[in-house]
Amino acid sequence: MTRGFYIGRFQPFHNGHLSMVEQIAEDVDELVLGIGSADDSHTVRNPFTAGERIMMITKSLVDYDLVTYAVPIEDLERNSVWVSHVQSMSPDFDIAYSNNPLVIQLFREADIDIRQSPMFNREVLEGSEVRERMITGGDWESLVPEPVVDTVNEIGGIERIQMISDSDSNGD
Ligand SMILES: Nc1ncnc2c1ncn2[C@@H]1O[C@H](COP(=O)(O)OP(=O)(O)OP(=O)(O)O)[C@@H](O)[C@H]1O
Ligand SMILES: NC(=O)c1ccc[n+]([C@@H]2O[C@H](COP(=O)(O)O)[C@@H](O)[C@H]2O)c1
Repeated sequence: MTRGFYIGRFQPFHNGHLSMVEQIAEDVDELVLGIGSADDSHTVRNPFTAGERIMMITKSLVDYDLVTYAVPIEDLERNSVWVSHVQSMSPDFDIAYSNNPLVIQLFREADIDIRQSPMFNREVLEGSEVRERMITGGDWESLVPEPVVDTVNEIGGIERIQMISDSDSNGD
């Protein structure tokens, strides 16, 4: 039995993340999704709470033949102990997955098997692009799994991100 660990902020969980999970699923029987920056929410870069991101991910993966666990991981001031912090919060895992250079470096230094994936349609499948479309009224729905649309609508996510963006630009 092989268990993987995939860390991301998932603000929101989009189709690029889903493609990465589909690719990881070829290697592992179980997958832990680490909800990074779990303590951050209600900002333009991190609009959604850890709980809201768990809803998006759990509902998006419900039909997949893969055991998944979503685990919130708060940020730390010290990068040097971050991998130990991750291990203290997560079920044990054999392989970590990320395309983030700092994350890759920290796992490598801890002698953990860390793997990257190709970037899927990165011109549009990027969290910042999805959030920008949410703010400007563009088509963000086509970039995310259907359950993410449902979750964002359920929590009033578009009103929230537009309000945060407005108050940022007014210097509030
Ligand atoms: N389109 C994609 N294809 C493959 N991997 C992706 C894609 N988008 C993000 N990832 C990877 O998923 C992990 C989590 O990404 P993250 O939650 O930061 O999303 P992001 O799209 O890079 O968002 P943001 O623009 O908010 O930084 C990172 O390792 C990132 O490189
Ligand atoms: N010192 C730390 O707290 C530390 C170090 C490396 C990565 N992280 C987190 O890991 C996550 C990585 O995800 P992304 O690839 O989506 O950026 C982010 O939430 C990031 O803040 C935290």
